[in-house]
Amino acid sequence: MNGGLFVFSKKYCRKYKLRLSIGFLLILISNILTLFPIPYIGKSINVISYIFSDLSNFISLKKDICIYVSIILIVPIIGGFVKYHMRQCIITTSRMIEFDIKNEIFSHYQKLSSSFYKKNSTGDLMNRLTEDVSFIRQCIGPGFMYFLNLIILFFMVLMQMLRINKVLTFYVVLPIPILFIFIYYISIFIAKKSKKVQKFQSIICSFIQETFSGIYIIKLFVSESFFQEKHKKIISQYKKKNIELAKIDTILSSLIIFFIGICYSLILFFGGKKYFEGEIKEIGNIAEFFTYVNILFFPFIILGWVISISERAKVSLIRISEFLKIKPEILNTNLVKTRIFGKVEFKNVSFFYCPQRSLYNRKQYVQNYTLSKISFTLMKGKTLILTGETGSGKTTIGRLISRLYDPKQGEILVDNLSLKDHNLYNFRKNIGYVPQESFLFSDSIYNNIAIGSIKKITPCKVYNAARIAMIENDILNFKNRYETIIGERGITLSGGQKQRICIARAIIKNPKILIFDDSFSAIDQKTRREIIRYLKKELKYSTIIIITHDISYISDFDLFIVLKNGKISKIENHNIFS
Ligand SMILES: Nc1ncnc2c1ncn2[C@@H]1O[C@H](COP(=O)(O)OP(=O)(O)OP(=O)(O)O)[C@@H](O)[C@H]1O
Repeated sequence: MNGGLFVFSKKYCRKYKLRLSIGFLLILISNILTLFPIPYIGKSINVISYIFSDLSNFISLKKDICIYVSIILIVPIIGGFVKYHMRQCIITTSRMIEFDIKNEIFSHYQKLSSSFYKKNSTGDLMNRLTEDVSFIRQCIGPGFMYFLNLIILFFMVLMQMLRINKVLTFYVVLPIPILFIFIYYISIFIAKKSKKVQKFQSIICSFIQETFSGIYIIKLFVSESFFQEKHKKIISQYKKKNIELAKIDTILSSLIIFFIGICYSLILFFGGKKYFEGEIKEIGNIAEFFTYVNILFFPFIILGWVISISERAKVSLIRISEFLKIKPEILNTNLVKTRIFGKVEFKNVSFFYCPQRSLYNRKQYVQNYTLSKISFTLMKGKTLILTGETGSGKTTIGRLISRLYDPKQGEILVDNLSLKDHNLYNFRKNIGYVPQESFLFSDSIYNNIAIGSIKKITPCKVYNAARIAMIENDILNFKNRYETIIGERGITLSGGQKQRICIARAIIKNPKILIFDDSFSAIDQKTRREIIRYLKKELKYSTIIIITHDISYISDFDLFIVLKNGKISKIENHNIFS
């Protein structure tokens, strides 16, 4: 068992200390019950040997043999019952700890910034949350239980063996330190191999997730065989790494069996010698020795698994900690919630995404500014049209206003207060964002519209938002109306329907700042005009930012900005102070 894992699991174990303490007490009781009948096996053999040597003793020894046999039969039944509860207690607790760890990681993932998700694949995130947590659970649950069981059992067995014959005990336990040295070196190999296997699991997860998200493209471009080949290649590498790991696991188990075999031979040789020399008086003692080593057989075999799982858990812990250590880039520094009115001001704002490797020198990183010295003021309740050629930085401005990223230079002010000084969660609650790519969850239409505020929002508000976004008629035409499930195993919506549900989702909160990032591209011209007209009427106090390539459907706006290569190439103010 490793120290890092112990430190990591301490806070979780503390929460379930009562359950774990009961579990450990049950380990102790179950081991006492396991060892209790063994002296009676020895005694029974001795009695049988007396009977064979002198049949006249049969009647007097019959009672003894009945008592011994009853103990040998009944105590293991009670022991089995205790073992069942011991496993229940510890393994169920490990499931509870797994639940807590998963929740903590999930909550941490949600706090991390957008750049984190650009750097790490979804498959890798999933793998760390599922497989890696599962290895940690197996280690701190069954792994620790078997390990502790072996230690307690070993010392109890040692005491019993010493009671019978000290010299024979010394010979029998002699191979065990050598076995531990072997185990130590093999576990180093297991750790190395485990790391490779777990890395491959993440790669496979990412590959599968990406492949099936893009299944339409694969089908349209008839690329099935290409992806099949790619899958085969990754899987065969994974198989190779797994077989290498399995080989080491097998070597470890075989080694343990071999050492137990040596223990048997030592009992036979030295025990037999001592019996014939008269040092060990009764043959039953030799039988007892065999039974003790036999009892250690299964825990020692399991030790191989414990070491393997502990090494895997060590790797998993490193992988999980790597992510848990990452601090969110966007921090909430203000706990006070202020009322948002919606005035947005950019003061010399410059921004770049993560620095990229230079094309000429791979070791060098270059910072290409996505936005450079952007300045404008958009008064509360006014409308901004943001246009410009592809890649000019329009979406980036939307992301900066929503505080998905912070500017590298300059400042963004909302209601004359730096955006960084606003309460992050309160501010985001006042933002309605319709992204370029409509993203809907595999849930009902109702929940997709009311997302994030399901408890606070009344059905009336959901229906009203759907009406303003002009999706109401489409929804009412579905068989299950607002309860229609979207996506997996549910209905698949058209691009325009998805965009309008996303619009309904953004306006339901009655946000003070509304950002539409190319959100009308799949909607016909007439409907676009209607939605904008409704929006202006229903959300007349909200600041609206429309990012678009096509301005033909918007006639009424206050500020017009054209971007080119991350700079403002044209800006027009229409009655901004009115
Ligand atoms: N997450 C990101 N990481 C790194 N670079 C990015 C990221 N998002 C956008 N970029 C880069 O920033 C630049 C501006 O992108 P942005 O999406 O803001 O442009 P846009 O004007 O909205 O484009 P379009 O009209 O095509 O939507 C582009 O060169 C793009 O490659």
